[in-house]
Amino acid sequence: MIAHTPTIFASVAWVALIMAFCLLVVGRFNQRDGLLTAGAGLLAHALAYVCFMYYGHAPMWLTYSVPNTLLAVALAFYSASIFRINQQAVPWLPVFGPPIILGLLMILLMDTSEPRRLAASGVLMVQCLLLILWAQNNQQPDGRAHLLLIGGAVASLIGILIRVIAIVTGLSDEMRYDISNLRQSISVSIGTVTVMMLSLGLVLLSKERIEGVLKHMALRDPLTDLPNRRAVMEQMDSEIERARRNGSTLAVAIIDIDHFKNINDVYGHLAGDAVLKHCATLMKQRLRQSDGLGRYGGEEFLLLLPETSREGAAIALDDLRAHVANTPTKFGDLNIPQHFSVGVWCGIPSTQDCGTTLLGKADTALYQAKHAGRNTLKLAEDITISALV
Ligand SMILES: Nc1nc2c(ncn2[C@@H]2O[C@H](COP(=O)(O)OP(=O)(O)OP(=O)(O)O)[C@@H](O)[C@H]2O)c(=O)[nH]1
Repeated sequence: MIAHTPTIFASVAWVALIMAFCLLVVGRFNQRDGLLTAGAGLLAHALAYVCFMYYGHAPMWLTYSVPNTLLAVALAFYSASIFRINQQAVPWLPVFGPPIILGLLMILLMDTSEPRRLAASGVLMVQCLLLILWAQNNQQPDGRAHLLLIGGAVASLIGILIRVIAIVTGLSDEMRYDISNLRQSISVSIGTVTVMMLSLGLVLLSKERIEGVLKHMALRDPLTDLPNRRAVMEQMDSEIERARRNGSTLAVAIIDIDHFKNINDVYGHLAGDAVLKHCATLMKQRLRQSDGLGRYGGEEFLLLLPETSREGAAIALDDLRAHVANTPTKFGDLNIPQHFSVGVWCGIPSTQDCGTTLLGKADTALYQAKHAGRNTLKLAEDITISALV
């Protein structure tokens, strides 16, 4: 279907203007959600299409040079939004360099025909390719919003490519902005697809980013950056299920820093926090990728060792205990010694076993370890295997 080209320009301008209005109302200065930047991009997009509408009825600089530069500005703002949403510094030169180059080329090539058109198309295509690259590199884990951004940029590329093909095949007059034909209708209508996909993509990318941050906050302990109690308990449930299904052994250990109250009382709470962080770091360094360590609460950590025998668990945990006991926490000029007791349950979970029952058994072993003098390890229904260092 062939549509009246200036009318398509007007409808794309309307869509972009409405979307710009929505994002500019919602986006806020100094809030790095990228919505204000996306709104600015849409506004530039809308203005570009308003200028295109008057092609043939107003000076060439106003209906060709300015709107193409505005399109480049719009793409630059969309790209900047991707970085702002991801809380990253915007690489200003590659983002805003192209619109400056395009503006200069439009001044230099004002009196030409094909070179001017090819120059504008070339710069816009490079920007679309950069946008695709940045969207791909800045996708959220498990997110899909970047696909909309890539889709929008690819649509834009197709629209520009149609124009380029027409120019290089000697049909550039068919692509004048005041002429209506099928090729023109398709090329210009693609503007709507671009505006919708890019703006929705940016809004949804921002949503995915915020969801990711909230999820991280809900499942992480802010002090040690370990999984928190909820996260490590969820991991324990799935490890129990996996071990039961595979008939493999699982070790569940509760680690409790000894006399931690004393550390707080003698050195202060900030020193206590430093000890907790230090212990978490030391343990993370020593564990395997497949092991699960989380902060269970206060000065207690929960450790999961999948596919580990009783002997293996005892050796690994005693190694961990000795490592922590032999590596005091540096706090200012102080070297604060710390050690922990650990209670472990290890075996193939039965159908009666669940997180609560296994934790109960590990906790009983921990109680025995504390009673045995601390800085030691107890296996549930077993004897102390390590003495004080
Ligand atoms: N600095 C700091 N202290 C904490 C934190 N969470 C819990 N605590 C403190 O940890 C201390 C735990 O003390 P207790 O439960 O008596 O245990 P303990 O002194 O380690 O004694 P044992 O476990 O028997 O060896 C309490 O004083 C809590 O206030 C934290 O995030 N930071």
